[in-house]
Amino acid sequence: MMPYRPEPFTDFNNESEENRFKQALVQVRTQLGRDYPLFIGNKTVETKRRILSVNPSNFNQVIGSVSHADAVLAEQAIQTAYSAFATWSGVSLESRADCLFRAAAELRRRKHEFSAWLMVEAGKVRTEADGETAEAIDFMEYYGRQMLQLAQRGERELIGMSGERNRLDYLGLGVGIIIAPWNFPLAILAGMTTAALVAGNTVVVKPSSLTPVIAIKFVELLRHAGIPTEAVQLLPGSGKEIGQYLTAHPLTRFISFTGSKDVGLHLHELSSRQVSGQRWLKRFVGELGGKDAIIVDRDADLEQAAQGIVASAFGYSGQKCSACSRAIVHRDVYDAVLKRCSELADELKVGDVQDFYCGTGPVINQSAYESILGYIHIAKTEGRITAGGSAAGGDGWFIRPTVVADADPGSRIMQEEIFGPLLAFTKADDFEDALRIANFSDYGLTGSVYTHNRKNIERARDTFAVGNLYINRKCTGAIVGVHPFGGFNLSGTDSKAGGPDYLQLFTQPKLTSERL
Ligand SMILES: NC(=O)c1ccc[n+]([C@@H]2O[C@H](COP(=O)([O-])OP(=O)(O)OC[C@H]3O[C@@H](n4cnc5c(N)ncnc54)[C@H](O)[C@@H]3O)[C@@H](O)[C@H]2O)c1
Ligand SMILES: N[C@@H](CCC=O)C(=O)O
Repeated sequence: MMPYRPEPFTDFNNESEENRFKQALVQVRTQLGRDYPLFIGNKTVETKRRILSVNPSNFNQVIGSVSHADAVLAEQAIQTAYSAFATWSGVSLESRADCLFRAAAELRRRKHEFSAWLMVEAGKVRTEADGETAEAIDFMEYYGRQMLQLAQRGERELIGMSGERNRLDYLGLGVGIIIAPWNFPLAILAGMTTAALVAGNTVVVKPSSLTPVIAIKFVELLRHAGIPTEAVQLLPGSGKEIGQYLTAHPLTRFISFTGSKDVGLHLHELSSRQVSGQRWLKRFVGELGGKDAIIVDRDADLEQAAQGIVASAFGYSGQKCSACSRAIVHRDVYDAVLKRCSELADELKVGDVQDFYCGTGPVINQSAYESILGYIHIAKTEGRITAGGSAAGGDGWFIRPTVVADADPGSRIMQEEIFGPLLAFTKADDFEDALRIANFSDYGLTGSVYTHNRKNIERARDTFAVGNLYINRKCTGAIVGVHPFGGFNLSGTDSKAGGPDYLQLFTQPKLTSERL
């Protein structure tokens, strides 16, 4: 087998690639507004209650109408997954890994189609959508290989003892509940789901109600790739209603959650309570929010730093857990970096992502739009707006990339996760002061440092409290297998998705010692 290599991004300067992408987008447009069922075992279920998925670039356009699960269907799904565990966990891990490789190959063939769905349902510009589709392929190629390696490791790493044969097998746990966010509705959902499956677990997947169509497309693809229908159930529905029901269920063995801090903390607590009929400690793997900072030192390459800050702050309109929302700049270069970032933010064209020249798209829905505009209002009292500062008009949830100068490190815009295109600047007296401000946060997901000072790089490596630290580059865009991803503190359990230790979270190692 070829060693794992990350999927290359599409070169849209290549005319035939560009044309293939356009055809896929036209094709996807012809499918908008359809009805979709949910999946429980080999049944597809249509419900009266519907989730309407709407295009954030055009709130008059329905992407799909999706069946809405309730507690009765959630019970059926978990019972189905529980019954299927014995069979699926007994399938050889080579065959399970093969299912992931087949799914990756199919996704590679259909990558433009999936990216087009991401554009219309999640509001991603083409390059962001293409990057996400590549990441979903990567997760499957990587976890498939990781599972094969984990199996070998069980025997290789034990100390030999004469007269005995010892082996360690990494076994699946049981039924996993996969609760996914809307902002990487393909890659994160694919990564969490396939990691659990390849490790021998069966799953109930609850996608975000804002992006259910892409989840349906992905689960269909998994099933075509050979994952048995009973091993993966898909239950779109309310988080409060069915997400909680599934988390609290006695047959649930683990919860793999990616989403906000508040919901994550709640599910963490719920999963730690034993309920009647429960015979194990539930595992909770939770990747939560961020309030990520970029530090610019006095001797940094200022143009490189400004480009990195703006890309990290406004890529996907700041709707990444890794997005830079705090720029902490040495006082000697503060004015220059602030000015350049404000210019770059103003240059970004905001609009419908189906216009390939648009720099950034909408925010996800009305509630996010109102919340972010509320923060912009607060920003006007907590700092000084130097770019953006308002909605951008149109029939989508468009907000202008907004830069706020002179924010206090303890202010709301410097402490709370806004999850939108709002970047706050604060001045640091020196590098130590910058690190102190950066660490003054409940979160600890990503961070960057722009500096040419070796001592300061080492100091940041020792003391910047983040799971993913980047030097002289942006703080978004982790690549599977290259930059294992996960945060410290209230950013989560630091599970390091796309890293060599991730699959162990979904297995239990069993030692067998045989006297010869
Ligand atoms: N650390 C990471 O790797 C990472 C990656 C992506 C997103 N995020 C974070 O996710 C958040 C954005 O995503 P979101 O808005 O979908 O988050 P969210 O917490 O609102 O929702 C996440 C999922 O949980 C479900 N849910 C909501 N309330 C629930 C409840 N009471 N019980 C059970 N399930 C419930 C939702 O339906 C959704 O499927 C941001 O905070 C972002 O930083 C983190
Ligand atoms: N892994 C992604 C962020 C995922 C969260 O939203 C990145 O590295 O930018």
